[in-house]
Amino acid sequence: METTPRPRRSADQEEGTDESALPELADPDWLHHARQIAQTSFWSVARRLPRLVREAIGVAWATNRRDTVASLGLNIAAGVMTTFGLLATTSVLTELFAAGPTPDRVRAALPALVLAAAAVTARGGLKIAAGWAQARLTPQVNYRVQLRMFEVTTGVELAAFDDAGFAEEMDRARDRGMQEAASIVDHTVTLVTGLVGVLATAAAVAVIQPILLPCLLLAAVPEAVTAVRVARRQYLNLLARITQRRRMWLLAHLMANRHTAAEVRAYQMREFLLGEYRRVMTAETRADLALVRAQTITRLFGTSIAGVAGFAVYAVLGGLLLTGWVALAAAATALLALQTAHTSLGAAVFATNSLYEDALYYQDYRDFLDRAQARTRPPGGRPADGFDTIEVDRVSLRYPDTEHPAVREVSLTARRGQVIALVGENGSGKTTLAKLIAGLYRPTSGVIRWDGTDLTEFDPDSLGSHVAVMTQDWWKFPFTARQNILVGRHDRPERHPGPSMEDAARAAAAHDMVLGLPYGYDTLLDREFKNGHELSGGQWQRLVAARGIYRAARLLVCDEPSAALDARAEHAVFQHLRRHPDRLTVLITHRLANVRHADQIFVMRDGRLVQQGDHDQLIAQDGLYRELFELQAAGYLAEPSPAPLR
Ligand SMILES: Nc1ncnc2c1ncn2[C@@H]1O[C@H](COP(=O)(O)OP(=O)(O)OP(=O)(O)O)[C@@H](O)[C@H]1O
Repeated sequence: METTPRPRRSADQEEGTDESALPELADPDWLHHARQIAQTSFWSVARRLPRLVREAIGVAWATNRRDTVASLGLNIAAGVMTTFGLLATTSVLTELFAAGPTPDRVRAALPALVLAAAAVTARGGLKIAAGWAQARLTPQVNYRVQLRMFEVTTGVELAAFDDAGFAEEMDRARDRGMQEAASIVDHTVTLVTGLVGVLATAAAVAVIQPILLPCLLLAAVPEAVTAVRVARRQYLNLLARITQRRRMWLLAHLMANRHTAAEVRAYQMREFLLGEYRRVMTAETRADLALVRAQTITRLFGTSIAGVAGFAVYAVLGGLLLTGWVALAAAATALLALQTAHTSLGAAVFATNSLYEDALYYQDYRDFLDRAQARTRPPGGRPADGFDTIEVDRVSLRYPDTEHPAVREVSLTARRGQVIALVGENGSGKTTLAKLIAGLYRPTSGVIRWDGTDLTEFDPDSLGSHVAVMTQDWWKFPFTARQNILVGRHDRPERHPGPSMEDAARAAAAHDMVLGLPYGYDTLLDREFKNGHELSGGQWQRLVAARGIYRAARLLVCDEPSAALDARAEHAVFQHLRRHPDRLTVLITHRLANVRHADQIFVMRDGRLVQQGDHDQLIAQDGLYRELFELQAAGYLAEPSPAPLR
């Protein structure tokens, strides 16, 4: 954390007010639409329902038509059974309430009773089958949506990741949008189920006695409104406190984490972190208690209104009974219907709220896919078949949202069989130029050609298969040591030229190191996993070098391949990186002793190529290369360092 704690705290702060010693948190991506949702009324949400439902059914349909039809169709069939069940129940009650001896009345009610029981059983069976189909949809939708997401993110051009907007959209789609596809399908089915339940009940009531229909509405509407209010209140409360909660999670993560444990102790941060946690926790606990109280009051209020509405319905029913408008059996069925309608309406209201929220986030996912598609180079073009000469012709590259180009008007030529070196101070554009040469970025202006053909004319996959890049900022892949090397070319055919996995490891001084691990090449290199093992920075770099060597590509880009290596490992790696007739090696390093034998050295400053030649030629000139070389060489001499030339 960059911010230092304030030296003194007021009593208020200790008590837990909103003021904080840590900087304010930005809204997280997954909360992106929260304020919009909070400001949208239930009725405007309801108006957008048809479009949302169409969208969700489209997703389900594209995933599995049979399960989509089953989950909706079986629910509708269950609704029909609800209507039958209520009608049969009325017949049963009509017979039971009729005049005459009890055994006769029971006998007369039996057929309707059997029908009612059959309808209830069928309804139960249909509901279970519909639930099964609905539950089947969730994992299938997740599978489809997630796979699509990662097909897109792994295919998108590298430059897209430098665009802050793109990266933010990707995080939002991955962390929230992608998860919502299954939710919108699930909530839509729940919504349809709820509405079918309400309609089925209303249909039965209309057949029994249409005048009871307004009673049904009268009883259900206050409950529905209260349900919406309770849900909204809960949501707004959560929203108001989300920043505090996130701060708590962040602090909790800092205090119970393997990666931060050493620094927390070394800087004695314990009291500072605990103090912050206590302060936030106090405020959070108070807010929780206030919420519980407010929720109870809302529920009390809601239940009272619902109770009054229920009482009104009973009064109306009583009146209708007394005046002879409604028979006793019909009134009794209406009470049953009220119960069913209440449950269905509650489910429908809840699903509507959730569907709206989920759909907004799901739209993020859809937007991201469109945007990513536009930044994916389609397959096709000329197959690349290696090169004899690579020509960089007045090439520039400016990263998005930056003022100056990282590489400016650079021209150079390199040949197969050579080792060329890019040198220069930090930020001079070496890595950017190497990535351009490797085809990972497309120049903003200028052209790069392989044997006269513009790189953009080649099929991207085919071009990539001739390139290996040992990046400066390599990732610790949580695989075994073996996999960490083999992913260099995971699909390498039998006849592909190149060293075996073990030979590649030997060339990178990694073989003996790996054999010393608890499970040798099968050691998992991530402590997050059981039996996982941690490597040192230099040990990792040996594996990274082995991976690049195993890839055996025509163009090998090595960006600081030895920064973390000890002298022996560095020597081994550079032995391998010497000239090879089938390969062009592009070497970037600040240890200039390692570039002395390069065929050509290109010196960069502020994105421009300022010198080029071999070591002897460059040392003979009074330029940047000689200055940097002599500064470094002085470090190995017993004499004090000479003053810089500039
Ligand atoms: N992804 C990026 N987005 C925006 N700017 C970038 C990006 N990568 C590099 N830059 C900028 O481009 C310039 C050149 O960076 P580059 O990494 O090519 O330099 P370098 O010579 O390899 O540096 P070093 O010796 O420190 O590795 C720097 O000013 C850097 O801040």
